[in-house]
Amino acid sequence: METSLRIFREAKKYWIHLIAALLSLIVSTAAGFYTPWALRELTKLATEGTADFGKEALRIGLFLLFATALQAAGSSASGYLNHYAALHYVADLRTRLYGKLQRMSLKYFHKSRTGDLTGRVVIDALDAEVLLAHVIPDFVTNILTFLGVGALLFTINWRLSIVSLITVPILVWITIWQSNHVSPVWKENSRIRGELAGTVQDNLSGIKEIQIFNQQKQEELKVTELAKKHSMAYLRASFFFETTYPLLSFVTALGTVIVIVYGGHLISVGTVSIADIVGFVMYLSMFYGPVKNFSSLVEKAGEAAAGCRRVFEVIDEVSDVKEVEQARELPRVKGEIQLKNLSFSYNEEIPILENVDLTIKPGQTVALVGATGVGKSTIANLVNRFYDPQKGAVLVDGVDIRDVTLESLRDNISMVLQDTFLFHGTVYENIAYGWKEATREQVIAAAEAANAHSFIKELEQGYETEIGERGIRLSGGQKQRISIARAILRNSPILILDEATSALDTKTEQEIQEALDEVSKERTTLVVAHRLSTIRNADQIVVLEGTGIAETGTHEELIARGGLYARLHEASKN
Ligand SMILES: Nc1ncnc2c1ncn2[C@@H]1O[C@H](COP(=O)(O)OP(=O)(O)OP(=O)(O)O)[C@@H](O)[C@H]1O
Repeated sequence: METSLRIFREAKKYWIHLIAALLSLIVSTAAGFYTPWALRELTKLATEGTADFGKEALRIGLFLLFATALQAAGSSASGYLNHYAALHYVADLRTRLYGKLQRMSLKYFHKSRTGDLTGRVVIDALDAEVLLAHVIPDFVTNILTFLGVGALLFTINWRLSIVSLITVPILVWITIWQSNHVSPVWKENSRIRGELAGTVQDNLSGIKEIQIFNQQKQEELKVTELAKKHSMAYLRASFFFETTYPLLSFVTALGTVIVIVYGGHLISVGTVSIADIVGFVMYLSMFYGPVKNFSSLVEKAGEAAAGCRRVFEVIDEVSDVKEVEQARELPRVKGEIQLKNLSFSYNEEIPILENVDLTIKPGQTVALVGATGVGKSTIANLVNRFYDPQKGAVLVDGVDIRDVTLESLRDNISMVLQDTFLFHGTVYENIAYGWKEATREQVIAAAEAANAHSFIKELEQGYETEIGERGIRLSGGQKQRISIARAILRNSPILILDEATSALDTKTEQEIQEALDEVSKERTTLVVAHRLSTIRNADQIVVLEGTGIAETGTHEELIARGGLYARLHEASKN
């Protein structure tokens, strides 16, 4: 109920369609009430006799024709209008959900499964259509029928009406029992469906690893287990439906039996006419319909609401990296970066950085070095505000980055990651990804600076060559060069290179290093480095150890000091 109300509130843009659909539904349902009435009238004429039976029958027939046409027109109008509202709302919901996902912090994606999230956008969001275009209109029709036909039954014969109500409490009880049991089962069913989607998506992304390590059988077993689990959950939900629906039909039939027996008695004592009994029995099946349908509707509503709740769960999630209310725009910065008494951990147990202080002057190139897992990439991620520190702050040009909009902060930063992701599209589109308005000359110049132009030219269709979902047709080094070109083109005052040249051979690395050195001159550059050879010329080398900074200085200064850097440097020679 709560979910349906929320959907209804959120679908405000389509209220006109929904109200028009409701009116059409009322007309259509009311028009449907006429058929038993017509038969009752006809029986009355036949049993009581009339001077002009043919003429009367024609009048009833024409009326029935009109009512049936109205019923058909109303039903088709309401169906179309409800679907119009529902499908537009689903499109809005998917956009909102996707937009929300885009704003979530990396932490959220680390704890969620991509396949599960994809399932929520693609499959679960569609459940809003089921609720708006099917479940809610069906509820309305049933309530209208129950009340309208109930009133007609009382008009025909109040004694028979009271008798026919005997079975209603039993029907209601069965329905409530069923809905109480079925809702949690549908919830579980949706959860397992998400798990199945997540596993399949994960496996398809890692298909290469599965084949390398010959894990096909094990993975197939996992999927088989989940597929079975999903079928079982579905079966449990169906069980309630399959057992209760025939029971409901039986109790309904029981009501008709009682009316026929009691109605027969009333005819024999002359208190009711044959026409009334005919009309009454016909209306009675219409009257029990909504009570019987109620349980399957509750089931459908439960299933659809569970899907919608999974969508709302994400929409209502509060991102742990969020903008403050009055976030200001960060203009193009000079590029000073400060870490002020900064402490950070991914989880409470293991501190990664503690009370770190570091100042990077505009235009400087600063390299972060240290053992694997010490927190080099973490610093880069904190500057880009993928995470927020638990203590202290990151300042850019003296401004706490939590006080500015994420968009304006990231407009000032370009990042080249070790694990390059290229989007489905052409080489050109991938380079121009961060600056769509760039001219062709600018794109080519960036590619040249990244030492990518020469290999792009050799591709079958040059810059127009399509690259697969993950740039499958390019080598690691080629992908890396495209991502460097992309960052160069962005021309932002801060450049973060997170092991950007790691996928390249020594010769290409040298060539790109020269290009990067050139680009770095005009901007603040933060380099996360593994290979010490690439950062020799950095203005400042920051050596991390444990949860903090062990030493800082230029290459020469640190070698002269004979500390950790000097030892790492010595080790790298061997
Ligand atoms: N999303 C995460 N959740 C939990 N722990 C994480 C997460 N990302 C990194 N870590 C942990 O934080 C620590 C620092 O990781 P980080 O990637 O910053 O190290 P690094 O110095 O860049 O290492 P490398 O040189 O191997 O890339 C590591 O111990 C890592 O296991």
